[in-house]
Amino acid sequence: MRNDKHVIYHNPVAPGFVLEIEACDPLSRVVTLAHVCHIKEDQIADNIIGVLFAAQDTTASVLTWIVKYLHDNPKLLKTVKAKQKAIYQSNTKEHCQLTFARVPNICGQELGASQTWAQTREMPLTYKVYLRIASIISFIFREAVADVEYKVYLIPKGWKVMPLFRNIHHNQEFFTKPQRFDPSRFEVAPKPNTFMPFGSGAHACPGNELAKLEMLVLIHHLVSKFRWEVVGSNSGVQYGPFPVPLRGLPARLWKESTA
Ligand code: HEM
Repeated sequence: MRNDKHVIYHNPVAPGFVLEIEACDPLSRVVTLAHVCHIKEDQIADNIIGVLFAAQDTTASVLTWIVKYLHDNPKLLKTVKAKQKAIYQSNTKEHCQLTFARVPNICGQELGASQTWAQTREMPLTYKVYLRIASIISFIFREAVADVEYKVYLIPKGWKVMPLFRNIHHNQEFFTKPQRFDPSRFEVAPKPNTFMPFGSGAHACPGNELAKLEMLVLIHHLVSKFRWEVVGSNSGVQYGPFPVPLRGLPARLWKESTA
């Protein structure tokens, strides 16, 4: 849709995402890009929405489930909290000693030192559990580039194939009692190709590591500094298109002492 000044773009796959870009402003980088690269405005809008949709909404949806499941499983929350608080306190202390060695009074205040790379690698948070149970991206498309025989089936060249990750992740042949929230099941690595929250092959998610890092950093700060209570928790799920708890996850947060 276009008016004098703007192109308003609705993405049919993500109806919640509406993007408005300036159409004729010579200073607008977006339009300049379009002129240089001969990309149409709707292609630019599609790319921007694609990244917002692929990167932001996916990660936010998984985080919503993490917050819900941690809240609903106090024993797990306690373990995660203890570990993360220890990391937080040791970092704050170390940061304090290194940075403010000559100003002792400043130590003890919240300095919010960041985690180290090594710490993010060893963080025990079993994000796999949430990625399996939520299966944020339920399916993808692939096209057969040649005739493929699979068991008794022939998939002719050019046909589209739609692997259903949600069904694979919730198949009791691969995950006993698939609906059960059970972090311990990942103590043993899942069979190959039974756990693909980030897809597989040449088009597997390029944001995989970034998404995990973002989630780990957020959870680290959330559990180290806050406690929270979900208001009006329910077990329903809504799809928009990614699954999130029905009617969202309203929660109250309290800042905790980090001492
Ligand atoms: C928890 C968060 C995320 C999940 C669960 C997720 C999941 C996925 C899945 C299942 C695919 C399809 C892979 C395939 O076709 O085999 C995909 C593709 C993609 N993801 Fe992610 N993703 C997440 C976060 C991100 C982030 C943070 C970014 C970018 C910063 C990103 C960028 C992309 C892009 C560009 C593609 C398309 C790749 C292609 O078609 O070649 N994703 N993602």
